[in-house]
Amino acid sequence: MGGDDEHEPVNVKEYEELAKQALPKMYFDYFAGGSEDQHTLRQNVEAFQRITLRPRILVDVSKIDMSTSILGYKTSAPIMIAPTAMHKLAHPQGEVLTAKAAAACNVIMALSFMSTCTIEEVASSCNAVFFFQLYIYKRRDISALMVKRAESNGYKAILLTVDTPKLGRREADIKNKMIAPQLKNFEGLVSTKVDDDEGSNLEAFASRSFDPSLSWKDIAWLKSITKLPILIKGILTREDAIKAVEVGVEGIIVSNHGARQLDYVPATIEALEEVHA
Ligand SMILES: Cc1cc2nc3c(=O)[nH]c(=O)nc-3n(C[C@H](O)[C@H](O)[C@H](O)COP(=O)(O)O)c2cc1C
Ligand SMILES: CCCCC(=O)C(=O)O
Repeated sequence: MGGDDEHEPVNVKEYEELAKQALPKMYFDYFAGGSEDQHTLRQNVEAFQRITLRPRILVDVSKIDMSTSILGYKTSAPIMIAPTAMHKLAHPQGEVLTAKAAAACNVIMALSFMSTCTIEEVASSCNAVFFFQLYIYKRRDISALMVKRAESNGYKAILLTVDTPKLGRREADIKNKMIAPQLKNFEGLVSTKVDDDEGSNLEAFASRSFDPSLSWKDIAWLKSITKLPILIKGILTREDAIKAVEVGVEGIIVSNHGARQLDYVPATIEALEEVHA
């Protein structure tokens, strides 16, 4: 922004505009985009616009306390930083900087399995409470090793993401030939770099590595390798919420993955109404 327009951003939309100016198109599109027709991406916003507030008046609001706890860990507000991949594509300090922001605001941060800073770097960067998001690779030993590393570095829970048997078809990434950088967590274990001239390299990496056979029976396997509480991330129906209770996990995260996976699923806030009913 220049000239008379120069001001600090005051809302998320304005930050997004600045990010668009600052980032290479390939990375901005990766962060901002949804899958296929981006129908659900629009719905995620529009569904909130249908919900209005019913304010009650003449209530003493001189002291406001929004704090609560998640799995027994205190948070200043019922807000958690969702796991998002590859923060160094947006800022050189990557997830370590996000972690410091979480600590400053006293909220919990979930670190993505696909982070650009390592599990250890993030854990030692500050005193925030961390959860660890898990993807299951065909090479189960690698996923199991990441769980161990999270556990021994003081992460408090595992978020198992279940909506990504394959990566959503993200048309911007296909056009931009989105590159998957080498991720430090996996150095010496698996190459996250794909040298392919066709389409999204990230999608090619995911289809080579992610295990599409993951199913309910594997929850028992995950439980057998960790003592940490498990949250299943990516539930969109009442039926699956009930199943999650039946297999005995500590919690669920109702989510459509920011509309980046299956398109034409309900907005997350609508799915929440179904699951909670
Ligand atoms: C750029 C980006 C990267 C993401 N990477 C991951 C990831 O690595 N693992 C994951 O489980 N979810 C990932 N997500 C999904 C988010 O965790 C979250 O589900 C999404 O932003 C929508 O928020 P909601 O689930 O609260 O509706 C990513 C989302 C975005 C926008
Ligand atoms: C293969 C990277 C997956 C990261 C992710 O979950 C996302 O971009 O939504």
